[in-house]
Amino acid sequence: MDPVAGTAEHRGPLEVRARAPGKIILAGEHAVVHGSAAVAAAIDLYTNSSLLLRPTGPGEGGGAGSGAVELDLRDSGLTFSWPCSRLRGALGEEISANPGAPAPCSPDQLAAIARLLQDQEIPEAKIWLSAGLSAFLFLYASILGCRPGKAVVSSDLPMGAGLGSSAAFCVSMSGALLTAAGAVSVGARRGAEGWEVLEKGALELVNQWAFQGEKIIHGKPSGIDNSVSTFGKMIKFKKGELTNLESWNPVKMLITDTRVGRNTKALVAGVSERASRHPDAMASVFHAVNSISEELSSIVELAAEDEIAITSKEDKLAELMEMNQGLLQCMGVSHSSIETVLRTTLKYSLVSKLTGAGGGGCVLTLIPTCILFYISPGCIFSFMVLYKINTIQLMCDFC
Ligand SMILES: Nc1ncnc2c1ncn2[C@@H]1O[C@H](COP(=O)(O)OP(=O)(O)O)[C@@H](O)[C@H]1O
Ligand SMILES: C[C@@](O)(CCOP(=O)(O)O)CC(=O)O
Ligand SMILES: [Mg+2]
Repeated sequence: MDPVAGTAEHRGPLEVRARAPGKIILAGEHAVVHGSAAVAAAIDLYTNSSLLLRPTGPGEGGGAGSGAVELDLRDSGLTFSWPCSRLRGALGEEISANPGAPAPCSPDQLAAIARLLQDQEIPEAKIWLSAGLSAFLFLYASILGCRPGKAVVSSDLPMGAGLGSSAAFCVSMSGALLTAAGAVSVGARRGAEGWEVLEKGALELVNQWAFQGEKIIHGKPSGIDNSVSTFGKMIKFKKGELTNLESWNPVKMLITDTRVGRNTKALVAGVSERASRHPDAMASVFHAVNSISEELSSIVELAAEDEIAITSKEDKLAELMEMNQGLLQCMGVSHSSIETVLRTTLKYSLVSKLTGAGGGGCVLTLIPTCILFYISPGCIFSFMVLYKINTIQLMCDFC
């Protein structure tokens, strides 16, 4: 079966599933928003978006004006539904489907989307989902228009913890929507477990749409999260430019989730405000982070062949991570829960730094290869070996 050929013309039900990975940032978060280099790697935790499109043909009961756009957020246990006629009324003038031309969400479009969210009962305790819902409605209407369909989302990633759940959500959803719209086709490359991998041009389009979604959630994203979620691997990212990094030796990272919730948009805005209050000092901080990311990216690529070389490489990585953490403290994005993890791991001579936006969320600890490491089942730590290649992947079924 060619899973994509004919999707635009297809008149029966169509199901597309896409999954996109989260990420860790080894160096350069926040500074990357201000033009410094950063280093990130995709991890083996995914967000899955599945999309079921109802028939659109005349006589099949699913014209563009009837039915609804539904969203089922499995992890939150919440479902949302917008009648297509309501979407058309609210967005018809504002958004028309143009999957091949990614464009930002305008203030008028965002206001129309906010009115659509008012129709829904979002529990106060989960109000932070509004940003994700807005990104969903924008991507759906911009890529597929106001036609009926049902999206189901589930994720391995904790939300708002620094592992890029917002980007994985936007990437997997853009991939599913673009495939359903017939705007991208999967390549000949087969990924793991039967998943199909998109061609380079298709990945570029997914990435551009996901970036537009990330803007709704992050405010001012650098683009590193959606890029690493789309293209996978380990990357250096600077001012929108992406360089693949080849890691010859496995780099082992422990990820500790402090379980302190926070919001990337607010933290990114806080750093920008500090930068406008102290432009010279913060420019020096961003410059220092840039040097750290550049050095870290070249060390990652060194092929260490014996134990001495591996230890020396790991010592340098640890020192750079420690320096980066100090500069993140200067930016005002550390947190007492993060400091507790730093102190705790330091007792075992292990170096840690926050990853992602900080303010809580996850902390990375470099685990030297000489250390035997055991994590008991059910504990709050995850352990990653960074040499897996995870990218957005797709599956399509014609029912
Ligand atoms: N699976 C999901 N379903 C709905 N919204 C999501 C999902 N994953 C992420 N989001 C949105 O992204 C926000 C978290 O993004 P952010 O603050 O950038 O943290 P991070 O990207 O580190 O997880 C959530 O509050 C929500 O609005
Ligand atoms: C702080 C930042 O550098 C990374 C944010 O990552 P996350 O949303 O916390 O997973 C922001 C960005 O680059 O867009
Ligand atoms: Mg995010």
